[in-house]
Amino acid sequence: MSTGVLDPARVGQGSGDDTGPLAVRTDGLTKRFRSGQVAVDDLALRVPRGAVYGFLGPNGSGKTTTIRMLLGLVRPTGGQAWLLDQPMPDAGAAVLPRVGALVEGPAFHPYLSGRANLDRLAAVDATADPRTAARRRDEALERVGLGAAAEKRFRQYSLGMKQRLGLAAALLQPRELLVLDEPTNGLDPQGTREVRHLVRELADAGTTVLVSSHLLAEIEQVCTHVGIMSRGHLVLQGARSVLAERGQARVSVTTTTGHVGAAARVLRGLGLEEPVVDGLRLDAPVDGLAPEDVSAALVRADVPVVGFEVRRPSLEQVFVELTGEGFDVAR
Ligand SMILES: Nc1ncnc2c1ncn2[C@@H]1O[C@H](COP(=O)(O)OP(=O)(O)OP(=O)(O)O)[C@@H](O)[C@H]1O
Repeated sequence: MSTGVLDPARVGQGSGDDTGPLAVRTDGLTKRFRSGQVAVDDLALRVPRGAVYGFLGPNGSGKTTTIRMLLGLVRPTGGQAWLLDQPMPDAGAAVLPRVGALVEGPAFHPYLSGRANLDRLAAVDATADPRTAARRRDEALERVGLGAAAEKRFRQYSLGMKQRLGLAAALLQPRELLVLDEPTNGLDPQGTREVRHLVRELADAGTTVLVSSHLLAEIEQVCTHVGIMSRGHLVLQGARSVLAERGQARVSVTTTTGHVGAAARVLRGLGLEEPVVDGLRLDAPVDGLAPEDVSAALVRADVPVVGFEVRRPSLEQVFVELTGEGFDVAR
């Protein structure tokens, strides 16, 4: 069915760099709220089929608004979104049954048990016979670790248990795409590990997963791709390795008295940024050079090297640098 340039699943962002089919694509997706606030600005998401896409960003950076637009829960004020090649929200009725979603929990009934709540949701979907639906419901409850608490009333569930029930609801049917907004919210470390495990399992079975989080460390290990939001903008997107590549390594050289000037000349001669000098130690970004080329150049210039260290920023440091956020929320 690909006719070339207009196939939204295949066209890259003008550069032709997206080759495979996409599960989620947006072009220029924008949401300006009535208050005038632009929560999402000109977003070009590219979620390849089969990916686990970590949608990362601090609180208030626009992840939930984006996800709500993807699912047709909020109308964009600009741009376009496609889910599984179908335009949203126009094709919602056809495509949403193929998409499982966890967005601020579906409306659960407080006086019904977890199991009875899932029955209500399955009845709305009504795509499976009752026996299959009951089996899927119990499997979903087991998968999220609620098997033992299935008969407990929803109002007695802890926040983590509520979140797990939301996940179970997203798993009631086999899905091609799962969109999970902060699925680890309210979960303890063990619950967070279980969610990661579940995401990995679903991905192994071929489901594309888009999972948002404000904590890189929570989902970084399971992602094949990342998209990083900051103040409504997508500041970085691509295979997970782009994050590591973005962090610039620095080299730190310690020499002996009388050789600091010569060491600095060698580093400058290699085209490195002006080194920061602290006593006998010089520090500079390695800028694409192999660290061994730096040490070899120092040796060739007869600079005595008593310390040589290459430091790469952690992914967390890169993330914080990209989003420019500390602990505070964006707005
Ligand atoms: N209905 C609304 N009306 C006005 N502003 C809104 C509305 N919903 C969200 N916003 C604002 O849009 C911005 C983005 O919010 P959003 O919930 O999309 O961020 P987020 O990245 O999902 O954050 P969090 O992790 O805290 O949920 C925030 O500044 C928020 O206050």
